[in-house]
Amino acid sequence: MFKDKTLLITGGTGSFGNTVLKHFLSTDIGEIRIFSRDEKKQDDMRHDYQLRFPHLAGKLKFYIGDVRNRDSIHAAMGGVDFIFHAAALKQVPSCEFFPMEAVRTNIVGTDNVLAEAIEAGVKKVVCLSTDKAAYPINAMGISKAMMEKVIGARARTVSAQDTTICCTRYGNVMASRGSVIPLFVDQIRAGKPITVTNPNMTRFLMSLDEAVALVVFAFEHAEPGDLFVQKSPASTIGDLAKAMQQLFGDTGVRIIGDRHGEKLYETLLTSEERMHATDMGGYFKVAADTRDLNYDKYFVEGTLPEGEPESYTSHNTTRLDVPGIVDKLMTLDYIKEELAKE
Ligand SMILES: O=c1ccn([C@@H]2O[C@H](COP(=O)(O)OP(=O)(O)O[C@H]3O[C@H](CO)[C@@H](O)[C@H](O)[C@H]3O)[C@@H](O)[C@H]2O)c(=O)[nH]1
Repeated sequence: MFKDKTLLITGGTGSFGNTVLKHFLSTDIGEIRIFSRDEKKQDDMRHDYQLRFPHLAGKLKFYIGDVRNRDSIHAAMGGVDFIFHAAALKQVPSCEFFPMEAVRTNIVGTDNVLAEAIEAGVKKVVCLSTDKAAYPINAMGISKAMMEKVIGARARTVSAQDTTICCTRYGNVMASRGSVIPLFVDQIRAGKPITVTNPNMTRFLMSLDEAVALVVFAFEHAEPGDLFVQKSPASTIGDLAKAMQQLFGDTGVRIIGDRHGEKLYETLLTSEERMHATDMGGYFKVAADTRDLNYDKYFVEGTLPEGEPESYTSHNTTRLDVPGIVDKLMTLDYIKEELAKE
């Protein structure tokens, strides 16, 4: 499917972008474009790939730009077949303090990417969202929920023959940059107690490889406006902390309490979405609502839902215990590399 094609990854220097490269660079794909703001990260990545994969590095192209700026997206768009749109402000606390920055990058930025993609005739765009967009309570989640609405609205305006636009929703991606697992490793290495917000809090646990598998699944199955979710296990943060200490050493625990804007548990599918979701084995798909704005038709022909299914949350999904979390952690390259340093 990707033979000789050009794939653009926005926010491509992050953990997701690097994992996509691991999966795609050695395939028959034509070109992978990394679009991001930080020239230092791009430069590091360029050198890293030239060193490790000199025969493949020519397939990799770097574009400096910002999704807030349409001109910079336009400059990277020529000849692009597919886009994985991962650029985002994703830290809950920083978005809480600077909500307008989340609006500019996550909402306006996504609309810019989609407008440019449609104009350039890009065939498929897969956008990355988060569980925090379902029943959102924090600025990051609210901006991502609005981003999902922008995706739905844009998908509606363009025919599938021209550009198919869809969305994926993630749980926590284990050991991604800035997340709690690398923080725990650093704290243990420094001989300090690990800081646990609330041991009863639960989070979905996805590996980076699973995150890429979700995007590829969406890519393969998408109809315009679809939302895809991967079924994932979850754990409490208390058990995650215990599993990390089993692997890296026990330096004690300090309970610090919830941070700004945090939820006790996350929701990957709301009850309302689950009502319309298709179970696709390892994934759920929520198809776009294709009704138009003719509400007369809606009221005359509408059907009332029967009952209300439970939301799909990190409290009611499969719960991993400490040995289960250790097993899952041990599948991660990051953990293997860090343990090798011990
Ligand atoms: O010192 C700390 C920091 C965090 N946590 C807890 O660890 C869990 C995970 O925290 P973190 O890795 O910071 O992730 P989240 O705040 O849940 O958000 C992440 O996961 C989202 C998906 O749910 C992504 O969209 C975000 O980009 C990403 O930051 C949460 O329950 C935190 O309360 C601690 O116990 N101690």
